[in-house]
Amino acid sequence: MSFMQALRTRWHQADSLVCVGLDPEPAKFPAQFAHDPDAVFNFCRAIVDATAPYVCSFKPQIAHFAALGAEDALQRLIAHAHAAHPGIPVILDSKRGDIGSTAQHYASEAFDRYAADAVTVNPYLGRDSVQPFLDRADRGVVILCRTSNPGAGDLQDLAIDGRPLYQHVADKVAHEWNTHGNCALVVGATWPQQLREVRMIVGDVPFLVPGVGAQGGDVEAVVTNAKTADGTGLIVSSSRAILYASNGPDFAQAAAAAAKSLRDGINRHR
Ligand SMILES: O=c1ccn([C@@H]2O[C@H](COP(=O)(O)O)[C@@H](O)[C@H]2O)c(=O)[nH]1
Repeated sequence: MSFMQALRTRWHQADSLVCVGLDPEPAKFPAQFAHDPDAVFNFCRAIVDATAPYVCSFKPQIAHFAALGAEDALQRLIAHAHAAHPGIPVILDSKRGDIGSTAQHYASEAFDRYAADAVTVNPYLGRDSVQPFLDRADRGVVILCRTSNPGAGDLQDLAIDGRPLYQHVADKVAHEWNTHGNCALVVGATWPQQLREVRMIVGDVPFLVPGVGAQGGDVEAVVTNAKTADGTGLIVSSSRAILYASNGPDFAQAAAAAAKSLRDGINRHR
């Protein structure tokens, strides 16, 4: 099943638009992992298993693994998610972008090495840099559009032909690059007005929406501004607020409760 089919199926079957972000930070792990040589994998696996009933996807962030030399844990974690929770797509957040000949290797890294169902990509180098990802029609290509961070507007808001750059990205992705129907866009939860503007431009193209939880984005504003007509279209991602809801022995249950609470909060406004 393609990423887009799996996502749509999961939205409906789990009645959830929640994505749990997997951003391991060992200093925040509960004490029980202090002497565990495989702590990154074991912590993340417990989170995946506890939160699976409440999510439409998982989103491991590659830097959190690579900085620890834990690429092997990332590979095993994605394999575990697929085996234990079939039908829940995994989005590798790696924000890759390079010339085409190198981008081919980044696409292979995400889809062949890690077996991710989708990957985040930086569009700054232009279409040929994204093409190796777009060509994998069964996998999702989640392209940065208007990011959630405070400095997002420094470049993304620069006006070109009377429109901010992020609107050009949205337009190009939706109307030129999405020939296989496998594109999605990153639009931060911290920018409700931009969420609405991008939705107006791109129709039903899905949004990956980071920025609720630790970054303070407003769930109601996200849903009302960015949902599609059928009340879906969103992958609302939260990492720290779920992963570190408790640092006690109940960490997995606390994460599950936080994921369920986010799901229910979103669904109240769909
Ligand atoms: O615009 C963006 C794009 C990606 N991210 C990533 O999402 C998570 C957010 O973590 P929280 O703990 O929920 O704040 C993190 O992995 C970022 O790299 C983003 O925040 N904004």
